[in-house]
Amino acid sequence: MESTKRRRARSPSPIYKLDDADDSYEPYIPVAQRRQEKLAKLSTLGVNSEKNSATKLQEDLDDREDEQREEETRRERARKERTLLLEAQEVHLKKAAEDSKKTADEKAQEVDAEILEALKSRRKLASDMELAKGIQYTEPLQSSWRPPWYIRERTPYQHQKLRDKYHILVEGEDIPPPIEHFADMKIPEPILEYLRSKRIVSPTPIQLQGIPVAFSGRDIIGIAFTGSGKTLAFCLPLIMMALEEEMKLPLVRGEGPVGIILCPSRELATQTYDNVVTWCASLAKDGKYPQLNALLCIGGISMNDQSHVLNKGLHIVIATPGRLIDMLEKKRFTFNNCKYLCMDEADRMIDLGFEDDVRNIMSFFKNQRQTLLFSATMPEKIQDFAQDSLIKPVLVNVGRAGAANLDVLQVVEYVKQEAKMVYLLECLQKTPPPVIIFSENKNEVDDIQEYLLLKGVEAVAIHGSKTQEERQYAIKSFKSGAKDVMVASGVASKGLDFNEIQHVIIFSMPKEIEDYVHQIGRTGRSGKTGIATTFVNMNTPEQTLLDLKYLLMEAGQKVPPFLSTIDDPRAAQAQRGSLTGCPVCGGLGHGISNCPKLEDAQRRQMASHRTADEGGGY
Ligand SMILES: Nc1ncnc2c1ncn2[C@@H]1O[C@H](COP(=O)(O)OP(=O)(O)OP(=O)(O)O)[C@@H](O)[C@H]1O
Repeated sequence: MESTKRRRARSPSPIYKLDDADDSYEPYIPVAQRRQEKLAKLSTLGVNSEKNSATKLQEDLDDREDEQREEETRRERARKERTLLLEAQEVHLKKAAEDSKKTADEKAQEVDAEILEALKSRRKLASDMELAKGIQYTEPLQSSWRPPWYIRERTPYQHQKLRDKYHILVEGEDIPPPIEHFADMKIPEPILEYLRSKRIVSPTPIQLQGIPVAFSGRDIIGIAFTGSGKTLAFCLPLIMMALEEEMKLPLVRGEGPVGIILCPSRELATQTYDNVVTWCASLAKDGKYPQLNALLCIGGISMNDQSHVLNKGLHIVIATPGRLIDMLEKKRFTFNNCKYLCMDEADRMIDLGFEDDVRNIMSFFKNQRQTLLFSATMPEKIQDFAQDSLIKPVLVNVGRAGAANLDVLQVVEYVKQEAKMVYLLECLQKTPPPVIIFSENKNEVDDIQEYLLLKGVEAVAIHGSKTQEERQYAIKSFKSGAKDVMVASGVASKGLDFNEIQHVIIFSMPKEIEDYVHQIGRTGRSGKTGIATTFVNMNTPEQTLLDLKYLLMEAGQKVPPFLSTIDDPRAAQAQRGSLTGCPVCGGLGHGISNCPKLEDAQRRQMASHRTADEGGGY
């Protein structure tokens, strides 16, 4: 009798094919099929359906043997499946164990890196025309300026030693040397004389490295504390460039500007314009150098008042984006010969919805330009974006971008919402005037001013809903000392340089820590010290409080107990000393995944999409 095994091996199977490489393979034939085959065989041999008992017994044994084999095969398969399942479970458990070994920080860092990667898809900061035509400049703009020979002869080590002395960090190729004295920068004597008269005798760290970089024609990202003299660092190179042009071939009506300075607010543009006009006037004072003409181009003022400037060759324009675009579109002047573009508070300019305006402005340039970006706060995301958009840029960084000015004594106090107004009066006694009070809310700014006026305090108020005249009046009377206190919204927080502010009171803590850094930076300027008192309470978001806590720690300031005791997911990272600022806002108390600024930006973006979808927007 043939064994079942051999019978099976010979049986042709319609389903399985023997694999040549595996002789031991036995195709499986179901019992029912085999029984059918056996019956068919018997019938061909003439055996009728009435089988004899011996044959039947043998068949039963065969069937039982088959069933047993089938059962074994089933068990084997189940065993294999179980093994695979166990293996999968093991892999899963191993991964979970590895994950659990990762600290919360490491997991958060992974999430942050993913979000940052997604954000990197931003378009370059170049004009649409340049992007469309694929124009890509590869070499910096040529400049005729050279450092004096005795500085050029110094070794890279000597340059670095000087940078280290002033805590200047630099990045980039062929970085021009730092220069410790204004006189060695080849600045015309009348300007130096004027600076000396204002007690500006030696350059601050950002000037010491930033001016040589800018004089060399290089694109620059300049980051330094509030009140550290960035304005001079980016205005002087433009004045020198304009002077060179004018001395080569004087500009006539309809020609120019040589360069522009863009500012995020009208007040800041006005202040920068005033500085430029003063420096240009000092240059031309004794007739040795020509007069350079500057134009203030901001909303809310009549440009006709400056028609005398437009009727001459125009050297320098200081502008806010909206009015500048308007003037360019009306062809009141062109950028045909413009080769210098500076953005003050650049991170804010790129960040706060000005990005498209900036691109638009860039599209008016006809030739290569030198681009300069300056700010006290410049989160990593903006730095990366800017680095990609400039030509061989040099990054000059004095202190961590977004760090508070160390000359400001920061006091943070817990004040209940309803007690703020009364406590404000008490707070005003801390120092003599002038004092600035910041609030995030325009109505609150008005309320505070009204309250102070009732209490006999000479206060002015400034916010975005005031008319241009009201804004100018507030700034002028506060600057001149006629008013002791200025109550302001964010408008006045960036870049404005008032004389020796004694005390900044932050009545409502801004959500974004960068705004706080700019606000407290209105005091403690140009080497003087000042106080900043900030009111916080249960309405202040926890992330903001954590940002504040780390900013205080970084600046070596006292951290009040209510800040120390907040639940802090970044405590371990901070203890290891590996805490880095959020790439979006620079805050040290949170990562990108819970960044309030990113949340706000996304909310704004969604709102604008909604408006566009609904056919609105204008
Ligand atoms: N080298 C210097 N020595 C002394 N004072 C200086 C020097 N350079 C500038 N200053 C003065 O320091 C003050 C602050 O300068 P500036 O407004 O340029 O600061 P900033 O860095 O732009 O600040 P912010 O980030 O707040 O805009 C000004 O009053 C300016 O005249």
